[in-house]
Amino acid sequence: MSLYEKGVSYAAELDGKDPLRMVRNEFFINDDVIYMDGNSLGLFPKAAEASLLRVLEDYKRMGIDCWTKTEPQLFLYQDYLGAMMAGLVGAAPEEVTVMSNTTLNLHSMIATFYEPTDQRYKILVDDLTFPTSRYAIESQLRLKGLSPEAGLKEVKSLDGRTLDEDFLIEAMTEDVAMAVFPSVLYRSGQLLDVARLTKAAHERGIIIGFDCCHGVGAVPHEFSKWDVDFAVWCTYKYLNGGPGANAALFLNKRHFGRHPGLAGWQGYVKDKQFDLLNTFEPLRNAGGWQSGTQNIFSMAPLEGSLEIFNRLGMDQVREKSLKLTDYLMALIDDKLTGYGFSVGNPREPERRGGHVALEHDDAVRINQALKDNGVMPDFRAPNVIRLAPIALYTSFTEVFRVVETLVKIMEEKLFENYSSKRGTVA
Ligand SMILES: Cc1ncc(COP(=O)(O)O)c(C=O)c1O
Ligand SMILES: Nc1ccccc1C(=O)C[C@H](N)C(=O)O
Repeated sequence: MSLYEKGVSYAAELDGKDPLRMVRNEFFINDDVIYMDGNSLGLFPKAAEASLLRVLEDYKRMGIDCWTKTEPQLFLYQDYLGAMMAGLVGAAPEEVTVMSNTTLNLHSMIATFYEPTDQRYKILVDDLTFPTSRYAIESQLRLKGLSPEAGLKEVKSLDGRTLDEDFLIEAMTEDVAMAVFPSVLYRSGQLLDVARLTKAAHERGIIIGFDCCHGVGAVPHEFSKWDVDFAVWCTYKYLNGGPGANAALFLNKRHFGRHPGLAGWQGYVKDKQFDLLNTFEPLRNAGGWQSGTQNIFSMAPLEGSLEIFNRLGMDQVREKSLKLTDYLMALIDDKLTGYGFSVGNPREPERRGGHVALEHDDAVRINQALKDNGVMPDFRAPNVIRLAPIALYTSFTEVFRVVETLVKIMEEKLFENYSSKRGTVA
């Protein structure tokens, strides 16, 4: 009997054996929708609502005293939350801070580390990275008087899906000052060998940083062990901080003595900050890279959300995530290839992140049909439906139902009722 033929009862058996099955109850879940888009915007934990409301209540009661008389103090909240997140990314508590958004944090890192000389002035990127990195890098090059043509070095993917670490390393030539790569690619879900890339970059005198938006909360990272110079990531995807939740920054402690490239008064040594001197004295930790007053209500949900991650540990989360995506890929192989679908992400556990990249020539229309048939995926051009079963709240039964829905859409040709033009937010 094929896996698909084993049906929903087999999926229910897998759910029965799942040690994380009860964690789903800790989330706000609409039972009419199978949510497969937690890699774009995660669902909200009840504990995240509670921490947000607690902070709001504190402010309502205390006014300005909320900065210093709450527990934890809101004045230091960004670094408190950074420390809470450190275990998820294998960093020391003082190496992580929560601030602004991923794109701005990348700007801050480039402004800190990019010191072009006549010999070394290129920034190395790949052509599959989420394009905001590219926009940030190009604008930073311009600020230094370089055109993107002169300052950007791009490694092209050979298959349009994945990157070959050998080619990325080959491109680390003597004119490269800095390299920025993703840990997990947003479209194909490929997980890069961050440790290997970092070692190769350092052997060649190159500063290297990673955009880990699609990795953190799905895959364990070991920033200290791998010795990456910096990393940035958002907290609204797998970390479930809510829409627009503040992003995070990892800065290797080797660099604490450096001058922050985008300095501001919130990065000041805390007990002297209110001396309000004209000379800047940054904190010697990631918090030194803070700029202005942080968006407290946009980070408060993270406190509750991170409690869940810290209770479970990333290894357990990753183990379940791999089982969910294994099951999904096996069902696709079993039942969907005959309808023209294929799996676009790498298969090996050490080379894939938290989502499955389901490819089809009619992906836009099938994606629309899924949304109207109780499944929430997303579409990424040209032909990818991203399906992200989330370890904390997706069941194996839901994964089975997604494949069953795809079968129905193809059998009944339901996708033919839709236009092949994608929506504004795909
Ligand atoms: C890999 C990656 N980097 C950066 C971003 C953008 O982050 P932000 O909007 O926080 O700047 C996203 C998604 O929005 C992303 O997937
Ligand atoms: N911030 C958003 C706001 C609106 C819609 C999507 C996003 C995403 O984050 C997309 C995500 N970065 C992606 O991997 O495609």
